[in-house]
Amino acid sequence: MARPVQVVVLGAGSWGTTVAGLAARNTPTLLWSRDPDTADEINSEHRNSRYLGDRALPSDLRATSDIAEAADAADVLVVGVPSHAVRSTLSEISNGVRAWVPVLSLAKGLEPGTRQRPTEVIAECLPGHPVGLLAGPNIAREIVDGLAAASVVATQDDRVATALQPLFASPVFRVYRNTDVLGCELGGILKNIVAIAAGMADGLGVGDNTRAMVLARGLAEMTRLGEAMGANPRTFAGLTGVGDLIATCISPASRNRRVGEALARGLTIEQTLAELGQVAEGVKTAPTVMELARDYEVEMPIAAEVEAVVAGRRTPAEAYRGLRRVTPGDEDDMA
Ligand SMILES: NC(=O)C1=CN([C@@H]2O[C@H](COP(=O)(O)OP(=O)(O)OC[C@H]3O[C@@H](n4cnc5c(N)ncnc54)[C@H](O)[C@@H]3O)[C@@H](O)[C@H]2O)C=CC1
Ligand SMILES: O=C(CO)COP(=O)(O)O
Repeated sequence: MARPVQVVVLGAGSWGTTVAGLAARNTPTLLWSRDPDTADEINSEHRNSRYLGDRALPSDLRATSDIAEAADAADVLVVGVPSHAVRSTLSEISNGVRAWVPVLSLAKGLEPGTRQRPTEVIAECLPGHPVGLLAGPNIAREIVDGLAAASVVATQDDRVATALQPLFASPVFRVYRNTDVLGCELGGILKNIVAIAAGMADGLGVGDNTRAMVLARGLAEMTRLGEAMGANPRTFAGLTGVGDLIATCISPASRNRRVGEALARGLTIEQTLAELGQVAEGVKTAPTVMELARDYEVEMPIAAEVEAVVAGRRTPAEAYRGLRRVTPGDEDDMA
């Protein structure tokens, strides 16, 4: 009888731990944590209190702080560290992953400096491996709590996604497939910036109409940049685009949205990130996205205001006044 597929997840933050928990219900799963105490807690108490409080994890989910052991065990590798840490993490194991092992990214940010998407960084660090991503409207805590959700495995070769789908799926976690890796990845990356704008709006006490405007025009910006970079614009109407945008902009648990709210309360970006204690990818991604917007000659007024606030050049109130100065054009002008 064939041995079951061994999934290995790198990164035991809220999302890496959650995805490892999903996989562990289907197949043997090993979670790598750089913090040995977190690995011990997952093995002995079946929880990750730093990131997921008292929520129970599957008792057969195993954790290790030995990254070489994790790499060696992988039939499928899932990269769950934040975007800025993907390269350094994979550089520790570049010779330790067996050939052809598929690699899935969970990260929703761009690498500072190179402007590369996580799947591009992975392809450089682990050449020859099929690379894709798992993304969608997936607030980690809700999924650990067993609330229904859906996600997308995106790989260029649909056969790879078809093989990976059942490893993560459950009756309450629907996993779709998509071959537009660029569009799916950009959706998850770009919505974080709009979520900071949505959080600022809530912190400033704007009305629901303004909130809706930020989401709708934010989606137009995401789609414009995505299409200019070569993505299928229809992808932005799906789970990884508008789906993830809605979840992140409305959920009180979203870290990016919480960053916006804290900035609107008058905190500096340093105070905000210290208070948060977790990653909010939109903060580092905003300046990189504005570089891309300039290169591709795409207008992104909401992202521009968010970048200015995060960089300390404008207050949230000034940013919202700035948005009112943008002359409205043709609403359908996505390209
Ligand atoms: N939390 C969520 O609901 C979701 C998060 N994501 C994405 O998943 C990625 C990871 O996010 P979370 O797990 O939420 O972050 P987190 O802040 O909860 O945890 C980050 C994890 O990465 C580790 N880490 C940080 N810097 C590192 C480094 N330099 N080297 C090695 N490990 C390092 C931390 O120790 C921690 O285990 C992000 O790109 C995020 O946008 C995607 C979907 C949902
Ligand atoms: O990507 C997410 C939900 O799909 C999580 O968003 P935050 O990183 O803002 O918490």
